[in-house]
Amino acid sequence: MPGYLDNGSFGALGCKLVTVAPNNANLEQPLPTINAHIMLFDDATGVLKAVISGTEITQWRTAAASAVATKHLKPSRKFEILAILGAGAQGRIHAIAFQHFFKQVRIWNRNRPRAERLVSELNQSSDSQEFKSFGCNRECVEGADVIVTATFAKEAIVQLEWLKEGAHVNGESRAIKVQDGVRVICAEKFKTAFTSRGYNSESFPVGAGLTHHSELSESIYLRGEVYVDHRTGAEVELAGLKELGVEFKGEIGSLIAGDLSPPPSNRITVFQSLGMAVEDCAMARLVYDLYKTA
Ligand SMILES: NC(=O)C1=CN([C@@H]2O[C@H](COP(=O)(O)OP(=O)(O)OC[C@H]3O[C@@H](n4cnc5c(N)ncnc54)[C@H](O)[C@@H]3O)[C@@H](O)[C@H]2O)C=CC1
Ligand SMILES: O=C(O)C1=NCCCC1
Repeated sequence: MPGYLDNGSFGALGCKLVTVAPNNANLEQPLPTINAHIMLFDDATGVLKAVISGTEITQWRTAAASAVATKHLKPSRKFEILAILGAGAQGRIHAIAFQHFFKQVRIWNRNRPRAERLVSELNQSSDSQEFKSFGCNRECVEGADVIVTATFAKEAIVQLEWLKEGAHVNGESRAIKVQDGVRVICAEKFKTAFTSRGYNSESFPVGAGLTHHSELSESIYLRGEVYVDHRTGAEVELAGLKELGVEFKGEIGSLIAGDLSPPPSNRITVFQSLGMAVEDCAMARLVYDLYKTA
C-alpha cells in the first residue's frame, strides 16, 4: 500500500507491506492475523528513513478512522451503548479507542470465550466503563447507538431490523463481490481485483454465479446513508455494492472539510472502511518524529 501526503507543513511518503493469515489465531502461540511493515521515505528526497512495524499502526489508525467517521456523521448525538462484533485485534483496539464516549461497551464473538477474555482484560483496566460479553449477535446489536463490525464473516452478522433509529455502523471488513468457487488464497484486495476482471487460473478456480459477501445485510447498505474513506477505491473494491444499487454519499474527508453536511441524526449511517495507505504514512511519520525526539 503506497501512500503520500503533503499539506505544506507535514509530509509523509511511505509504503506498507501487509499480509493477512486468518489461521494465525489458532496457532499454539497465536500471532496477529494481520501483520505489516511500513517503509518510510523522506518525502522531499525519497531516501529511506525507517522501516517501522505496521501491525499496531494498522490497528490504531483503523480505529481512529472509525472514531473520526462516527464523530462527523453523528455530531449531535449522545452515545450510551457501543456494540463491537469481533474480539480480535480490531475489536480490541476499537473498544479501547471508543470506550470513553460510551457507558457500556458490548462485545460479541462467534467463539464466546474469546469475547469473555477481552471483556475481562478491559474491565480490569477501566474504572468507569462497563464491558460486557454477548453470546448472541442480535442481542449485542439491539439498542446500540454505534456498532463496529470487525470479523472475517462472509454472511451478514447484522440485520437492518436490529438497528435502532439513528444508529451508526462502522464496517471494517470489505463488502466484496466474488464468484462462487473462488479459493481464498490471498488478500481480499487481490482476490477482488482478480475476480472482478474475470481472471481464472488454477489458483483461482472460478465457478458460476456471483455472491455478495459482507458483514452487514444488503438492506442496511440500501436503507442507510453509506460513506466511505476513499471513493475511487470504493468504486472498485465495493463494486458488489454498487451493483446492488447502493449509493456512496461521500467521503468522510469531505465532511471533515465542510464540503458535505452530515445526514439528519435520525438516519442510519454506515462508514464502510477500506483502509487508506495515507493513514499509515501519516502515523509512520508521527512515530518516526517521536522516536527522533525521544
Ligand atoms: N478497514 C480497514 O482499514 C481494516 C480492516 N480490517 C478488517 O478487520 C477485520 C478484523 O481484522 P482483525 O481484528 O485484525 O482480525 P482478527 O483475526 O484479529 O480478528 C477477527 C475476529 O473475527 C472472528 N471471525 C473470524 N471469522 C469469522 C466468521 N466467519 N464469522 C464471525 N466471526 C469471525 C474471529 O473469531 C476474531 O475474533 C477483518 O475483516 C480485516 O480485513 C483490518 C485492518 C484494517
Ligand atoms: O487497510 C489495511 O491495512 C488492511 N485492510 C484490509 C485487511 C488488510 C489490511
